[in-house]
Amino acid sequence: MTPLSPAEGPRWVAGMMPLPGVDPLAGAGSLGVPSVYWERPVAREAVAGWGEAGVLEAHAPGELAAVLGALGHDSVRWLDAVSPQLPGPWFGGMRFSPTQPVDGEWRSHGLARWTLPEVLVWREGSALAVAVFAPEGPGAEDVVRSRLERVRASFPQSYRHPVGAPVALRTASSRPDFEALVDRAVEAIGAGQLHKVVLARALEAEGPEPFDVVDVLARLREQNPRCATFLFRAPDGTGFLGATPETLCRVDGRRLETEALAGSAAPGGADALDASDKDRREHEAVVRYILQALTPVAASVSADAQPSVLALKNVVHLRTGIRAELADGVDTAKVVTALHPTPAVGGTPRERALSFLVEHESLDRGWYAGPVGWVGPGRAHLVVALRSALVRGAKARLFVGAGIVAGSSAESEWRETEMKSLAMLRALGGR
Ligand SMILES: C=C(O[C@@H]1C=C(C(=O)O)C=C[C@H]1O)C(=O)O
Repeated sequence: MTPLSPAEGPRWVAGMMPLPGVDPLAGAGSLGVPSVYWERPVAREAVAGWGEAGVLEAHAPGELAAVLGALGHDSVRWLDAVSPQLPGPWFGGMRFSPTQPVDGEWRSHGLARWTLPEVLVWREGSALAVAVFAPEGPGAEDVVRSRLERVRASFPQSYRHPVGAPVALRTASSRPDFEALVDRAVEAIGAGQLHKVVLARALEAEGPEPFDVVDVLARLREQNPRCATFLFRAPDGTGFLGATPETLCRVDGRRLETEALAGSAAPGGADALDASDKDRREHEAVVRYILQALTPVAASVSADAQPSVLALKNVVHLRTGIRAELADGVDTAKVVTALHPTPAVGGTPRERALSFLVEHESLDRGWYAGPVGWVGPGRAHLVVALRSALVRGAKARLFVGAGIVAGSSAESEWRETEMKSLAMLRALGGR
């Protein structure tokens, strides 16, 4: 881990200015594929970052909390008044499990990887703003000023729409393996070893030519306005991207928002979902866990009295909003340590469910279902990286999962994961 502490003083210099335009993704036209991207259309938040002025990585599980904590320090000297709407400025994420062996495909994303982009463009009111970051040192201010001017002079006005007809994707995933895994979990639950476990599978997809990551992002945000669309590219160009409906934590000073999202049905199945005993149990396990996990870190916690139905394009979920006032001295790192992994992606009892996954899932989840998003001084928004894929060239590995409780059937859990994969397959251009 690169040290980053308030005692060292600012490590980067930054400037910002307004930018004509409406869409940060349009910057791909002049600056290339962004290294990070984040958009929540319903909240009118959109931000794209290019280059890496700083990188913070964890190389051992014991460093994870310290890395997250360091991102909250004020390490930037601003030449201009900093916008309160600035997202980040650190963007990245971490693995679902820091201790499981890393599959080759995931190596370049690391255990946890956070970047401070060189150029950050975000939506500010009805226009855009740009910030440039440079390491502190002789000439740094000039570098910041001249780069700001260059970005402003070349930033495209136009909104980029994905082009091209849908293509045939070749896909592969083993249904018998997944169904056998579900049966094994139902057995373990029946034997009293577990209450709930969330099982995931990978789906390999291959296109006729390399995926255009900017097009994929444009489709994801268009199809999923209620979700957070994200991209985190590793130095070798491998992109982890998706559009997730689930927030792990949004922190603003001492205010925390989180949610329980568990229990799923096909679109149109909202009433049945609301009345389904199995889904209610699955959902309540998550609510109970979050309320308990927050007790040591919060001065007060409140939750919606009843779950509501969150309708997405290809799937509907039960959702309970949860809010808390954080206790003194509690930062984003402590919140993440308390919450992740929630039983929406792990299970209950937590340790037994996680051991079940290590023993039986036969999958490196990598950053799938891990916390990803942005962190800055006193503020953060981390989502649970669901409905996502690791994309490299013409190949994509998609990840989808489903919660198993007593009464789950292998066939319907398979169908649920198929539904959950649709958004990403369409975004990849599949027909
Ligand atoms: C595990 C996933 O989704 C999670 C599992 C859900 C469920 O089992 O009902 C619902 C929402 C998510 O918390 C996924 O999308 O891969």
